[in-house]
Amino acid sequence: MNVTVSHIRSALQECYPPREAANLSRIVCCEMLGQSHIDYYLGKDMILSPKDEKELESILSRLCNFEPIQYVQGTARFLGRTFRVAPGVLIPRPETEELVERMLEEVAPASRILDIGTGSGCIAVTLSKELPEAEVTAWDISGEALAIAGDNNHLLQASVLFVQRDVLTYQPVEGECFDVIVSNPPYVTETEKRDMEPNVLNWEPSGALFVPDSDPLRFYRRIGELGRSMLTVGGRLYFEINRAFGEAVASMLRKQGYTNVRIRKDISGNDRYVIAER
Ligand SMILES: C[S@@+](CC[C@H](N)C(=O)[O-])C[C@H]1O[C@@H](n2cnc3c(N)ncnc32)[C@H](O)[C@@H]1O
Repeated sequence: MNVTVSHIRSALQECYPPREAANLSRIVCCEMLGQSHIDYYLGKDMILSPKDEKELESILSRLCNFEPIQYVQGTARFLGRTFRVAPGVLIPRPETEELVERMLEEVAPASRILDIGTGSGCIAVTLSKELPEAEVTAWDISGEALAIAGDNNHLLQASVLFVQRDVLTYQPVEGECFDVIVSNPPYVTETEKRDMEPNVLNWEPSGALFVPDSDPLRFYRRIGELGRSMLTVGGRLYFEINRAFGEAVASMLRKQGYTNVRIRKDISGNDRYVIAER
């Protein structure tokens, strides 16, 4: 069957604004169906086998159901590497890439690092690859996330140790010690849910995203407490945060006894990271 780029684009325009439809149709044609960029921009027909035709139908129907393109592709890019993703795991975000870039400038190469709420493993696996002398451990409560993170660890030949653990109830054992704890925990409040796009709300795991309005800092507080016993003196916490709670997280950490507490902005100018020292 012959399929034109404009057929794909107009199918997507029924569900997305023109710019997004154009972007998605380029990904579908060039990255998923193998059309060359030149042929795509010339608007050339593709000749699809019956199998590819079925595949295209399924891709378009999933996209028109607002499934994120990364789930449809099964992959997401993070700091130059391709990570496996699936609906049980959060799609890595550019803000988190910025956090890891910052860590790579500041963290000593042979550090013992703990990533709490690892999801796809994007933070832990990147740190393990970029700091090969580091010992990287990663926790998540979700078995589904850990299975995908484990696949990424294997596919990208990293050496992260993954452990299924609920950070909210975990009691550390004596001698459990890290130089750095990093976390991008759930931080979207229930109220903020209302403003979220359907591709996030209906597809990404709610356990990776939401915290109750009554206790939006619950993960930061618990990780701060754990850090007081699990971090070496001078060890650091690196948090990605909800932009509304920079001051609240920083002042909570100061009360917990942390020093040199800094709020840092992301590339869009929002308070997005809090860094602190034990
Ligand atoms: C915002 S996602 C971050 C995923 C990944 N680190 C990233 O930056 O893309 C938060 C992660 O925390 C995990 N999580 C939620 N509650 C948890 C808990 N009580 N203990 C450990 N992990 C938890 C979720 O399963 C999810 O993978």
